[in-house]
Amino acid sequence: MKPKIFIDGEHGTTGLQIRTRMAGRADVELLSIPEAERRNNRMREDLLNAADIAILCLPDDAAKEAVAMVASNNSVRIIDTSTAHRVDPAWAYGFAEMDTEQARKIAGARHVANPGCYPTGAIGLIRPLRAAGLLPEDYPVTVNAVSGYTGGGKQLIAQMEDAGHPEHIDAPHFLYGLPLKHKHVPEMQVHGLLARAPLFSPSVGKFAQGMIVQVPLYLADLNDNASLGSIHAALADHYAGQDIVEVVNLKESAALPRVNAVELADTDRMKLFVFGTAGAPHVNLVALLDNLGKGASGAAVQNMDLMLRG
Ligand SMILES: NC(=O)C1=CN([C@@H]2O[C@H](COP(=O)(O)OP(=O)(O)OC[C@H]3O[C@@H](n4cnc5c(N)ncnc54)[C@H](OP(=O)(O)O)[C@@H]3O)[C@@H](O)[C@H]2O)C=CC1
Ligand SMILES: CC(=O)N[C@@H](CCC(=O)OP(=O)(O)O)C(=O)O
Repeated sequence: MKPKIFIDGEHGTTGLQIRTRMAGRADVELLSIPEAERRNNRMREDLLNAADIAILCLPDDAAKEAVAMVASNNSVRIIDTSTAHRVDPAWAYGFAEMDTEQARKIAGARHVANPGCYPTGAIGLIRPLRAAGLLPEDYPVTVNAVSGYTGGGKQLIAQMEDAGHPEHIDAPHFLYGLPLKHKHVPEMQVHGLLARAPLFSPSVGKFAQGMIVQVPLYLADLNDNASLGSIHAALADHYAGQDIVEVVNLKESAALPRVNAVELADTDRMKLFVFGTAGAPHVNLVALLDNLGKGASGAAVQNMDLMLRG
Protein backbone atom coordinates (compact mmCIF):
# COMPACT_ATOMS: atom_id res chain seq x y z
CA MET A 1 0.00 0.00 0.00
CA LYS A 2 1.19 3.50 -0.81
CA PRO A 3 1.83 5.86 2.10
CA LYS A 4 -1.02 8.34 2.53
CA ILE A 5 -0.12 12.03 2.72
CA PHE A 6 -2.53 14.75 3.85
CA ILE A 7 -1.62 18.43 3.52
CA ASP A 8 -3.71 20.32 6.07
CA GLY A 9 -3.85 23.86 4.64
CA GLU A 10 -3.37 22.54 1.09
CA HIS A 11 -5.17 25.57 -0.39
CA GLY A 12 -2.80 28.13 1.17
CA THR A 13 0.51 29.41 -0.22
CA THR A 14 2.81 26.76 1.26
CA GLY A 15 0.28 23.95 0.85
CA LEU A 16 -0.31 24.69 -2.83
CA GLN A 17 3.43 24.69 -3.49
CA ILE A 18 3.76 21.29 -1.81
CA ARG A 19 0.89 19.98 -3.90
CA THR A 20 2.62 21.22 -7.06
CA ARG A 21 5.81 19.40 -6.04
CA MET A 22 3.82 16.20 -5.38
CA ALA A 23 1.96 16.25 -8.71
CA GLY A 24 2.76 13.19 -10.73
CA ARG A 25 4.25 11.21 -7.83
CA ALA A 26 3.13 7.63 -8.08
CA ASP A 27 4.81 6.45 -4.86
CA VAL A 28 2.37 8.19 -2.48
CA GLU A 29 -1.39 8.64 -2.20
CA LEU A 30 -2.51 12.23 -1.61
CA LEU A 31 -5.55 12.68 0.61
CA SER A 32 -7.33 15.92 -0.17
CA ILE A 33 -9.97 18.21 1.34
CA PRO A 34 -12.15 20.39 -0.94
CA GLU A 35 -11.26 24.07 -0.66
CA ALA A 36 -14.73 24.98 0.63
CA GLU A 37 -14.29 22.47 3.49
CA ARG A 38 -10.78 23.57 4.48
CA ARG A 39 -11.97 24.74 7.90
CA ASN A 40 -14.34 21.78 8.48
CA ASN A 41 -12.77 20.36 11.63
CA ARG A 42 -14.54 17.00 11.48
CA MET A 43 -13.30 16.35 7.93
CA ARG A 44 -9.80 17.56 8.81
CA GLU A 45 -9.67 15.29 11.85
CA ASP A 46 -10.74 12.26 9.77
CA LEU A 47 -8.17 13.01 7.06
CA LEU A 48 -5.40 13.72 9.57
CA ASN A 49 -6.07 10.40 11.28
CA ALA A 50 -6.15 8.52 7.97
CA ALA A 51 -2.72 9.82 6.94
CA ASP A 52 0.67 8.18 7.38
CA ILE A 53 2.26 11.63 7.15
CA ALA A 54 0.31 14.85 7.74
CA ILE A 55 1.95 18.06 6.50
CA LEU A 56 0.57 21.07 8.38
CA CYS A 57 0.55 24.31 6.37
CA LEU A 58 -1.49 26.32 8.85
CA PRO A 59 -1.09 29.25 11.22
CA ASP A 60 0.51 28.29 14.57
CA ASP A 61 -2.73 27.91 16.57
CA ALA A 62 -4.38 25.75 13.91
CA ALA A 63 -1.21 23.64 13.68
CA LYS A 64 -1.33 23.00 17.45
CA GLU A 65 -5.00 22.03 17.12
CA ALA A 66 -4.14 19.62 14.30
CA VAL A 67 -1.44 17.98 16.44
CA ALA A 68 -4.02 17.55 19.22
CA MET A 69 -6.42 15.91 16.75
CA VAL A 70 -3.96 13.02 16.19
CA ALA A 71 -2.42 12.96 19.67
CA SER A 72 -3.72 9.47 20.46
CA ASN A 73 -2.95 8.02 17.01
CA ASN A 74 0.64 6.75 16.96
CA SER A 75 0.52 5.80 13.31
CA VAL A 76 0.35 9.42 12.07
CA ARG A 77 3.64 11.27 11.59
CA ILE A 78 3.66 15.05 11.25
CA ILE A 79 5.64 17.71 9.41
CA ASP A 80 4.65 21.13 10.75
CA THR A 81 5.60 24.10 8.55
CA SER A 82 4.48 26.63 11.19
CA THR A 83 6.58 28.24 13.92
CA ALA A 84 4.77 26.31 16.68
CA HIS A 85 7.28 23.49 17.34
CA ARG A 86 10.65 24.63 15.98
CA VAL A 87 12.41 24.96 19.32
CA ASP A 88 10.55 22.09 20.98
CA PRO A 89 13.18 19.46 21.84
CA ALA A 90 10.61 16.70 21.29
CA TRP A 91 10.44 17.66 17.60
CA ALA A 92 13.21 17.02 15.06
CA TYR A 93 14.25 20.26 13.35
CA GLY A 94 13.72 19.71 9.63
CA PHE A 95 16.97 21.11 8.26
CA ALA A 96 18.64 17.97 6.95
CA GLU A 97 22.00 19.57 6.10
CA MET A 98 22.34 21.33 9.46
CA ASP A 99 24.70 18.68 10.86
CA THR A 100 25.75 15.17 10.02
CA GLU A 101 23.09 13.55 12.24
CA GLN A 102 20.09 15.63 11.22
CA ALA A 103 18.93 13.70 8.14
CA ARG A 104 18.93 10.49 10.20
CA LYS A 105 16.99 12.20 13.03
CA ILE A 106 14.37 13.48 10.57
CA ALA A 107 14.09 10.07 8.90
CA GLY A 108 13.25 8.38 12.20
CA ALA A 109 11.12 11.10 13.77
CA ARG A 110 7.39 11.09 14.37
CA HIS A 111 7.30 14.88 14.65
CA VAL A 112 9.32 17.14 12.36
CA ALA A 113 9.29 20.96 12.54
CA ASN A 114 10.05 22.51 9.15
CA PRO A 115 12.40 25.52 9.52
CA GLY A 116 11.37 29.11 8.84
CA CYS A 117 12.59 30.63 5.59
CA TYR A 118 14.92 33.24 7.15
CA PRO A 119 16.39 30.77 9.69
CA THR A 120 17.17 28.35 6.84
CA GLY A 121 19.57 30.95 5.44
CA ALA A 122 20.88 32.21 8.79
CA ILE A 123 21.41 28.80 10.41
CA GLY A 124 22.81 27.47 7.14
CA LEU A 125 25.55 30.12 7.42
CA ILE A 126 26.10 30.20 11.18
CA ARG A 127 25.92 26.62 12.38
CA PRO A 128 28.89 25.18 10.45
CA LEU A 129 31.05 28.04 11.79
CA ARG A 130 29.91 27.31 15.35
CA ALA A 131 30.64 23.61 14.82
CA ALA A 132 34.10 24.40 13.42
CA GLY A 133 34.83 26.62 16.45
CA LEU A 134 35.39 29.75 14.33
CA LEU A 135 32.32 31.63 15.56
CA PRO A 136 32.30 32.15 19.34
CA GLU A 137 29.08 31.13 21.10
CA ASP A 138 28.58 34.68 22.45
CA TYR A 139 29.33 36.52 19.17
CA PRO A 140 26.76 39.35 18.62
CA VAL A 141 25.27 37.95 15.40
CA THR A 142 23.22 40.26 13.18
CA VAL A 143 20.98 38.98 10.40
CA ASN A 144 19.64 41.27 7.65
CA ALA A 145 17.33 39.84 5.03
CA VAL A 146 14.93 40.48 2.17
CA SER A 147 12.13 38.10 1.24
CA GLY A 148 9.72 37.80 -1.65
CA TYR A 149 6.23 38.83 -0.58
CA THR A 150 4.80 35.29 -0.78
CA GLY A 151 6.58 34.81 2.57
CA GLY A 152 3.67 36.64 4.17
CA GLY A 153 1.11 34.11 2.85
CA LYS A 154 -2.28 34.89 1.27
CA GLN A 155 -2.75 38.12 3.21
CA LEU A 156 0.50 39.83 2.17
CA ILE A 157 0.18 38.51 -1.40
CA ALA A 158 -3.22 40.24 -1.66
CA GLN A 159 -1.85 43.46 -0.14
CA MET A 160 1.06 43.54 -2.61
CA GLU A 161 -0.77 42.43 -5.76
CA ASP A 162 -4.21 44.02 -5.42
CA ALA A 163 -4.10 47.80 -5.88
CA GLY A 164 -7.72 47.98 -4.67
CA HIS A 165 -6.94 46.21 -1.36
CA PRO A 166 -7.88 48.45 1.61
CA GLU A 167 -4.39 47.87 3.03
CA HIS A 168 -2.55 47.86 -0.30
CA ILE A 169 1.24 48.18 0.02
CA ASP A 170 2.83 50.28 -2.70
CA ALA A 171 6.43 50.21 -1.42
CA PRO A 172 8.96 48.47 -3.73
CA HIS A 173 10.94 47.46 -0.62
CA PHE A 174 10.03 47.83 3.04
CA LEU A 175 11.49 46.99 6.44
CA TYR A 176 9.25 45.33 9.03
CA GLY A 177 9.70 43.52 12.32
CA LEU A 178 10.83 46.92 13.65
CA PRO A 179 10.39 46.06 17.37
CA LEU A 180 13.12 43.40 16.76
CA LYS A 181 11.02 40.56 18.16
CA HIS A 182 10.50 38.51 15.01
CA LYS A 183 9.15 34.99 15.56
CA HIS A 184 12.20 33.46 13.83
CA VAL A 185 14.75 34.74 16.36
CA PRO A 186 14.36 31.83 18.84
CA GLU A 187 15.02 29.14 16.23
CA MET A 188 18.01 31.09 14.84
CA GLN A 189 19.46 31.22 18.36
CA VAL A 190 18.72 27.61 19.37
CA HIS A 191 19.75 25.87 16.14
CA GLY A 192 22.51 28.40 15.44
CA LEU A 193 23.98 27.32 18.80
CA LEU A 194 24.25 30.95 19.94
CA ALA A 195 24.30 32.24 23.52
CA ARG A 196 22.82 35.60 22.49
CA ALA A 197 19.66 36.18 20.47
CA PRO A 198 20.66 37.43 17.00
CA LEU A 199 19.62 40.97 16.03
CA PHE A 200 17.34 40.23 13.08
CA SER A 201 16.08 42.87 10.62
CA PRO A 202 13.79 41.44 7.89
CA SER A 203 12.41 43.21 4.83
CA VAL A 204 10.18 42.47 1.85
CA GLY A 205 10.74 43.32 -1.81
CA LYS A 206 8.24 43.68 -4.64
CA PHE A 207 8.91 40.22 -6.07
CA ALA A 208 6.97 37.06 -5.36
CA GLN A 209 9.62 34.46 -4.52
CA GLY A 210 13.26 34.70 -3.53
CA MET A 211 15.34 35.62 -0.50
CA ILE A 212 18.72 37.02 0.53
CA VAL A 213 19.91 36.51 4.12
CA GLN A 214 23.09 38.34 5.21
CA VAL A 215 25.26 37.72 8.28
CA PRO A 216 28.16 40.23 8.37
CA LEU A 217 31.08 39.35 10.65
CA TYR A 218 34.09 41.16 12.16
CA LEU A 219 37.03 38.80 11.70
CA ALA A 220 38.95 40.17 14.72
CA ASP A 221 36.15 38.93 17.00
CA LEU A 222 36.22 35.36 15.67
CA ASN A 223 38.42 32.47 16.87
CA ASP A 224 41.54 30.88 15.39
CA ASN A 225 42.60 33.95 13.34
CA ALA A 226 39.59 33.35 11.11
CA SER A 227 39.97 34.65 7.57
CA LEU A 228 37.92 34.87 4.40
CA GLY A 229 39.62 31.64 3.32
CA SER A 230 39.16 29.67 6.56
CA ILE A 231 35.49 30.66 6.84
CA HIS A 232 34.84 29.61 3.27
CA ALA A 233 36.72 26.33 3.83
CA ALA A 234 34.62 25.54 6.92
CA LEU A 235 31.39 26.06 4.98
CA ALA A 236 32.64 24.16 1.92
CA ASP A 237 33.73 21.20 4.11
CA HIS A 238 30.42 21.13 5.93
CA TYR A 239 28.32 21.03 2.77
CA ALA A 240 30.62 18.83 0.68
CA GLY A 241 28.65 16.17 -1.19
CA GLN A 242 25.27 17.90 -0.71
CA ASP A 243 23.13 18.46 -3.76
CA ILE A 244 20.78 21.08 -2.28
CA VAL A 245 23.12 23.50 -0.50
CA GLU A 246 25.97 24.84 -2.62
CA VAL A 247 28.90 26.87 -1.27
CA VAL A 248 29.97 29.13 -4.12
CA ASN A 249 33.74 29.20 -4.56
CA LEU A 250 35.65 32.31 -3.55
CA LYS A 251 36.87 33.17 -7.03
CA GLU A 252 33.37 33.04 -8.47
CA SER A 253 31.96 35.09 -5.56
CA ALA A 254 34.71 37.70 -5.92
CA ALA A 255 33.83 38.18 -9.59
CA LEU A 256 30.13 38.85 -8.93
CA PRO A 257 28.95 42.45 -9.38
CA ARG A 258 25.71 41.79 -7.47
CA VAL A 259 23.47 39.10 -5.93
CA ASN A 260 19.99 38.81 -7.41
CA ALA A 261 17.30 37.93 -4.82
CA VAL A 262 15.19 36.02 -7.36
CA GLU A 263 17.99 33.92 -8.90
CA LEU A 264 16.84 30.72 -7.19
CA ALA A 265 13.07 31.38 -7.40
CA ASP A 266 11.15 28.20 -8.25
CA THR A 267 14.00 25.97 -7.10
CA ASP A 268 14.54 24.05 -3.86
CA ARG A 269 18.26 24.92 -3.70
CA MET A 270 20.27 27.29 -1.52
CA LYS A 271 23.55 29.01 -2.43
CA LEU A 272 25.94 30.28 0.24
CA PHE A 273 28.57 32.96 -0.43
CA VAL A 274 31.45 34.42 1.56
CA PHE A 275 32.11 37.99 0.39
CA GLY A 276 35.00 40.27 1.35
CA THR A 277 38.60 41.04 0.51
CA ALA A 278 41.53 38.91 1.70
CA GLY A 279 43.31 40.71 4.52
CA ALA A 280 40.41 43.14 5.18
CA PRO A 281 38.68 43.15 8.60
CA HIS A 282 35.17 42.05 7.60
CA VAL A 283 33.34 39.29 5.76
CA ASN A 284 29.70 39.13 4.70
CA LEU A 285 28.08 35.70 4.69
CA VAL A 286 25.15 35.51 2.28
CA ALA A 287 22.48 32.86 1.69
CA LEU A 288 20.34 32.91 -1.45
CA LEU A 289 17.19 30.78 -1.64
CA ASP A 290 13.50 30.72 -2.58
CA ASN A 291 11.45 31.47 0.54
CA LEU A 292 8.86 28.97 -0.73
CA GLY A 293 11.47 26.41 -1.92
CA LYS A 294 14.24 25.43 0.49
CA GLY A 295 12.61 28.01 2.79
CA ALA A 296 9.28 26.15 3.05
CA SER A 297 7.65 23.71 0.62
CA GLY A 298 10.82 22.25 -0.91
CA ALA A 299 12.17 21.49 2.56
CA ALA A 300 8.82 19.94 3.58
CA VAL A 301 8.92 17.53 0.62
CA GLN A 302 12.61 16.78 1.30
CA ASN A 303 11.69 15.92 4.91
CA MET A 304 8.73 13.81 3.80
CA ASP A 305 11.03 11.82 1.52
CA LEU A 306 13.51 11.26 4.36
CA MET A 307 10.67 10.09 6.63
CA LEU A 308 9.29 7.74 3.96
CA ARG A 309 12.72 6.16 3.59
CA GLY A 310 13.33 6.05 7.36
N1 LIG B 1 4.76 31.54 2.94
C1 LIG B 1 5.99 31.19 3.33
O1 LIG B 1 7.03 31.57 2.70
C2 LIG B 1 6.20 30.32 4.50
C3 LIG B 1 5.15 29.95 5.35
N2 LIG B 1 5.39 29.10 6.39
C4 LIG B 1 4.35 28.70 7.34
O2 LIG B 1 3.40 27.89 6.70
C5 LIG B 1 2.15 28.04 7.35
C6 LIG B 1 1.14 28.43 6.29
O3 LIG B 1 1.54 29.69 5.77
P1 LIG B 1 1.09 30.18 4.35
O4 LIG B 1 0.89 29.04 3.44
O5 LIG B 1 2.02 31.27 3.97
O6 LIG B 1 -0.34 30.83 4.77
P2 LIG B 1 -1.63 31.08 3.89
O7 LIG B 1 -2.42 32.11 4.61
O8 LIG B 1 -1.28 31.30 2.47
O9 LIG B 1 -2.40 29.66 3.98
C7 LIG B 1 -2.88 29.13 5.19
C8 LIG B 1 -3.98 28.14 4.88
O10 LIG B 1 -4.45 27.58 6.12
C9 LIG B 1 -5.87 27.75 6.18
N3 LIG B 1 -6.29 27.88 7.57
C10 LIG B 1 -6.10 28.94 8.39
N4 LIG B 1 -6.63 28.68 9.61
C11 LIG B 1 -7.16 27.44 9.54
C12 LIG B 1 -7.84 26.62 10.47
N5 LIG B 1 -8.09 27.02 11.73
N6 LIG B 1 -8.23 25.40 10.08
C13 LIG B 1 -8.00 24.97 8.82
N7 LIG B 1 -7.36 25.71 7.87
C14 LIG B 1 -6.95 26.92 8.24
C15 LIG B 1 -6.12 29.00 5.40
O11 LIG B 1 -7.47 29.10 5.03
P3 LIG B 1 -8.17 30.55 4.86
O12 LIG B 1 -7.95 30.93 3.44
O13 LIG B 1 -9.59 30.27 5.20
O14 LIG B 1 -7.54 31.50 5.83
C16 LIG B 1 -5.17 28.81 4.22
O15 LIG B 1 -5.73 27.96 3.26
C17 LIG B 1 2.30 29.14 8.39
O16 LIG B 1 2.49 28.59 9.67
C18 LIG B 1 3.54 29.86 7.93
O17 LIG B 1 4.15 30.45 9.03
C19 LIG B 1 6.64 28.56 6.55
C20 LIG B 1 7.69 28.90 5.76
C21 LIG B 1 7.55 29.88 4.72
C1 LIG C 1 7.70 38.09 4.28
C2 LIG C 1 7.08 37.55 5.54
O1 LIG C 1 6.13 38.11 6.07
N1 LIG C 1 7.61 36.45 6.02
C3 LIG C 1 7.12 35.80 7.20
C4 LIG C 1 7.91 34.57 7.50
C5 LIG C 1 7.77 33.48 6.49
C6 LIG C 1 8.17 32.14 7.07
O2 LIG C 1 9.20 31.55 7.05
O3 LIG C 1 7.25 31.69 7.76
P1 LIG C 1 7.09 30.87 9.03
O4 LIG C 1 7.99 31.17 10.10
O5 LIG C 1 5.75 31.26 9.40
O6 LIG C 1 7.27 29.52 8.65
C7 LIG C 1 7.20 36.69 8.43
O7 LIG C 1 8.12 37.49 8.54
O8 LIG C 1 6.40 36.45 9.34
